[in-house]
Amino acid sequence: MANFRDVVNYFRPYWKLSVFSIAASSIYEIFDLVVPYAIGQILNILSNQPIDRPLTNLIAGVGSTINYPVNKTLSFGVLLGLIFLVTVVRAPTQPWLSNWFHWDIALKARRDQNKKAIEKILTLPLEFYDENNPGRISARVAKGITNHTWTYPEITGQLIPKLFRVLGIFVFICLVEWRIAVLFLISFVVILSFTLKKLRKLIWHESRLDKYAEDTESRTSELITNIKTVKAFATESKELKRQNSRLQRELTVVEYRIHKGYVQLATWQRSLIQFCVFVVLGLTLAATINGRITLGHFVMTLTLSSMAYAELEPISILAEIFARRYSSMLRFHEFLQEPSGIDSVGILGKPKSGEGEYQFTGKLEFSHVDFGYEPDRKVLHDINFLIEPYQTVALVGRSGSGKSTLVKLLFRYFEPQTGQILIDGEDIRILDIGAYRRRLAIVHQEVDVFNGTVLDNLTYGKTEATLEQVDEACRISRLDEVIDQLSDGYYTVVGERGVRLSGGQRQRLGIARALLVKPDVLIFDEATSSLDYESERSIQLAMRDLQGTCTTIVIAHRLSTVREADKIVVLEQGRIAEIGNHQELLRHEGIYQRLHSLQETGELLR
Ligand SMILES: Nc1ncnc2c1ncn2[C@@H]1O[C@H](COP(=O)(O)OP(=O)(O)OP(=O)(O)O)[C@@H](O)[C@H]1O
Repeated sequence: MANFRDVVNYFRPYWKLSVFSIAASSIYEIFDLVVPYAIGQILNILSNQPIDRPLTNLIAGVGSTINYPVNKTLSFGVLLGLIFLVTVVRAPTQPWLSNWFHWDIALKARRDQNKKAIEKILTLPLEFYDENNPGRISARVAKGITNHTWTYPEITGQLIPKLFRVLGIFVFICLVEWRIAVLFLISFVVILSFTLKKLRKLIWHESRLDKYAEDTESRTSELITNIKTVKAFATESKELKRQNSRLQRELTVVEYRIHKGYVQLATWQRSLIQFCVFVVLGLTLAATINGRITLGHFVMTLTLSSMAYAELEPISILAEIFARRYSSMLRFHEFLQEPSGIDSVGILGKPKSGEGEYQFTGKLEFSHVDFGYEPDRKVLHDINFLIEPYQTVALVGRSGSGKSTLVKLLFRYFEPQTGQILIDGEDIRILDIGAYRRRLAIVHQEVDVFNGTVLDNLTYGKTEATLEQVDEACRISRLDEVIDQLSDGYYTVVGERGVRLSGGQRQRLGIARALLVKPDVLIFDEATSSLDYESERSIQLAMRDLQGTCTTIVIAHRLSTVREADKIVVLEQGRIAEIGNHQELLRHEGIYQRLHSLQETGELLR
């Protein structure tokens, strides 16, 4: 669980600068108090009353330094000089010594934390993305970082210095009449703690609101992603109604719990403040009439205490703003505290050219592998099979039999609960994960296309590829025919802001992209499913070309794709049911033979 300490630690790398800028801002706030104090003393001189001893000493010191007699003129001169110093002279330095640094720290921390968030996004385990959609994640990160960025200058540049100002006022009043000072302090603490108590409850409602808002944003983002399904099923009005009721729920919390709470708080606060100002006025007047304080001190005390009470409102507004943002800040830290995937160690390391990179023959062995996404529900049971270097092995079986899970284990997205996976005789768990994964390549059924040119997408895994290598990969994957038809060839922009590629075209792009990295193990996960028969046939021919250059694993429902494989592994409910080549399995007259005859008669496997 994230807490206040995490919010403070967000700015920790800049703590020295932070202490300096808070101190500078606080000193400037205290400088402001010199003005009413000096005016009070001027009033005393004008009404022939004594001035304070420290000031008398200061005036005498100045007189002897400049060799000038101590009189009213010198006293006015010193007091005006003081006022000039703390107002006119300080004015040009204040924005730099305080404001600049607050924003400097906030913006640098924003950069650092954005980097941390991106690192987290890159290293979170895949199951996190199964449970949280992109809208929810990006809203949480963006809101959390924005709120930290705005809050920092407000707290360090305003709230804390204002509290110091109040402390300074207390000291000044204490020097004049301690009884008034004590009353002032008690009333101040009472109002402030009352405010904080109320705010605590409001923070709870704010966090509820944040969760509701996340749900709404997450659904909106899903609607954008799945808009085709929404339109096809004509569920627009149903979706609108559902979102409307979510928005109504948010409004109820924000209006009747949060906003009303803040208005009630302001009502109480204002009444208490006015009452306290009135009491201080009465007490100060009584002290002046009784001759305990001078006229100058009367004016100064009233001015200072009004200044302090006037600060209560901005202080509580700042505290209120902080409260409104606090829960989203905590939710950002909770996101950062999500455990990274087992694969996170070393994954962000920069690939060094050649050094530390692997080269495998591609011999793979699954040895007694058991695995379940949940501890008590196994989806793979005692998987044992060997793939010799450069062999083509097909994984077939009904939907949900565990084919993709096997591949996820091979990529180390997850780890087997028992057993091991070996490559060239070495347990893949002891290998450097980044270097290991760079020797594998996979073509998924849904190929991701990044916003950029075709060439950017092709060379995603190997940016240094030569044009000849790119040409070769496109020729094998039959992407060259597609590129010939594009207006700017390799330089055509595709993806979000460019040309849309069809499913089959994307698959060819995915195949070319995988071929370019010249992997030791190449995996096709339903990679030809979007292709027409002719294209599929040409890819099969391409696969045949690849035979003998790398180990290939093919997951396919269409058995026509796998009949040429050296070995076919048939999975049934997470267990290996049969292993053999096409002819052997047909002769065996088991599951494969049954699936085969279903497809021969035109029925699909699923
Ligand atoms: N992230 C996950 N969390 C929990 N269970 C999962 C997850 N992914 C898959 N499963 C379960 O694991 C089992 C095997 O799924 P897997 O995706 O490996 O099957 P498959 O043979 O590749 O299926 P298909 O041919 O439909 O792609 C299924 O019962 C599925 O519900």
